[in-house]
Amino acid sequence: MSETSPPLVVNGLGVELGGRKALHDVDLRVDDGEIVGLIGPNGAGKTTLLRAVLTLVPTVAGQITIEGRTPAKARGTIGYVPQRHEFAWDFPISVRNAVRSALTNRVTQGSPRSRRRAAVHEVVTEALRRVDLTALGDRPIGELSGGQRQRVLVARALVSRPRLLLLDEPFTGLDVPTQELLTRLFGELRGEGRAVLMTTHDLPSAAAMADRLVLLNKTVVIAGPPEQLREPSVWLRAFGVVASEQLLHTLGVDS
Ligand SMILES: Nc1ncnc2c1ncn2[C@@H]1O[C@H](COP(=O)(O)OP(=O)(O)OP(=O)(O)O)[C@@H](O)[C@H]1O
Repeated sequence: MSETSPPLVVNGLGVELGGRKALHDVDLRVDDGEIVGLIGPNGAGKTTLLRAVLTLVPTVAGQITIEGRTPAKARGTIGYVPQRHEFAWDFPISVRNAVRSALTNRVTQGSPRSRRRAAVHEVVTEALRRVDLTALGDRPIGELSGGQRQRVLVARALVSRPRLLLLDEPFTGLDVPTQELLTRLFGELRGEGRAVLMTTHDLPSAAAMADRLVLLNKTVVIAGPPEQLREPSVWLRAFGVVASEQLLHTLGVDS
C-alpha cells in the first residue's frame, strides 16, 4: 500500500450493463480525510460506480486506482457498506460473527500467532462499540431491526480498518437517532484521515456532512463543495428535469 497515492482515483470510466451505457467518461477523486457525497437520480449509475471500484462489474473504458493499485490488486482492502437488502439476513449467525466474518487477515497478520485470537476479538469488539452494538453481539442477525442491520453493515466495513470506505445509501430508512449516530461516526472516520465515498438520496444530509458533492447522471455533471453548488440550473441538469421547485426546496437552493 502506498500512503502517498490517493485512496481513490477514477479517470474516464465507462461501464456498460445489458448492452447499455451505465457510465461514461467519469472522473472522480477521493482524498484522505474527505467525505464525498455521490448524488443523482434513480438509475444515474451511483451504485454501478461503487461496484466498478469493487470489481463487481466490468469496465469498458478508463482506469480506477485505489491507493495506487488496480482494483483487482486492492480487492479486500476497501470497506464497503452495500444496500441493506443485498445482505443475506436469514443466514444463522450472530452479530459478532457477522462482523468477524468480514475481517481480512491483513489486520491481524502482524500479531504473533498466540495473540491472534485476542487481536481478532479486540478489533471486532471495537467495531461493534463504534456502531453501538456491543449489547447485541450474541443476537442472531435475522432478529435485528433495519437500523440495527445498517449498523452491522457499517461494523463489517470498519472491522478491517480500511483507508477507503464506500457507502451505498447508508441513511435510507433509518430513524433520527441512528442517522445521528452514523453521521457522527462518519465524521470521526474523516477525522482519522479515512476517505469516504457515499451515495445518498438524502440531499440535505449530504450537503451538511460532505466536503464535496459529486452530481452524477451517467457522467459527472458537476462536483464541488456544497457551498459552491448553489446554482439551481446545476441541480436541474444533474437530475434531468427542467424545473422542480420541490427539488430546489429540498436542497435549500434558491430558484
Ligand atoms: N445487472 C444489470 N444489468 C443491466 N442493467 C443494469 C444492471 N444493474 C443496473 N443496471 C442499470 O444501470 C443503470 C444504473 O443503475 P444503478 O443501480 O447504478 O443506478 P443508481 O444511481 O444507483 O440508482 P438508484 O438511485 O435507483 O439506486 C440503471 O439504468 C439500471 O437499470
